[in-house]
Amino acid sequence: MTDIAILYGSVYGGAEELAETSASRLEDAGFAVKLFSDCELDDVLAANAPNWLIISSTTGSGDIPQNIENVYTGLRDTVPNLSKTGYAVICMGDSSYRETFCEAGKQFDEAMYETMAKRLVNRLEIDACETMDTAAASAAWIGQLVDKIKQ
Ligand SMILES: Cc1cc2nc3c(=O)[nH]c(=O)nc-3n(C[C@H](O)[C@H](O)[C@H](O)COP(=O)(O)O)c2cc1C
Repeated sequence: MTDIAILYGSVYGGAEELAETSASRLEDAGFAVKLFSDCELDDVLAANAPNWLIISSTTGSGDIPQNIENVYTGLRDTVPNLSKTGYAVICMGDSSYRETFCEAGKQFDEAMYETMAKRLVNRLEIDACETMDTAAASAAWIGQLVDKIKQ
């Protein structure tokens, strides 16, 4: 039984590292966690996790990283009914990209919202221009997520 599916999209490893750090924190809080990347939407659905945490960087000009692209495309193409699923999104980006800042995470947030999944906490946007310490930048937010899932 998986409590939280963590899906990550990463090009240079930053989002992957944050996914692993977040997994440890969530496990410490008592949750069973499973990490997903380089997979299909069906692989995530098969885990039947009641909560999804999506952590994605943005690449190209507002593009989704390749290792999470199939999940994103699956969501957009099939729009599964996830009304019993809670979700939260961490976007990693760089504000010097201005109009495509954190676009991949924003697109995921929108795609999940369209599946009728319940947003557990508002999207967190981490700007590489401001900090490289993503664990510190997300610590309070992860705390809110833990509280919300435990409610
Ligand atoms: C080639 C390239 C393109 C990028 N494009 C964007 C972008 O369009 N929007 C954005 O917010 N950040 C963009 N970024 C910044 C990354 O999303 C950011 O540095 C992130 O922390 C990288 O995470 P990763 O190590 O998991 O790939 C880009 C970075 C690179 C190297």
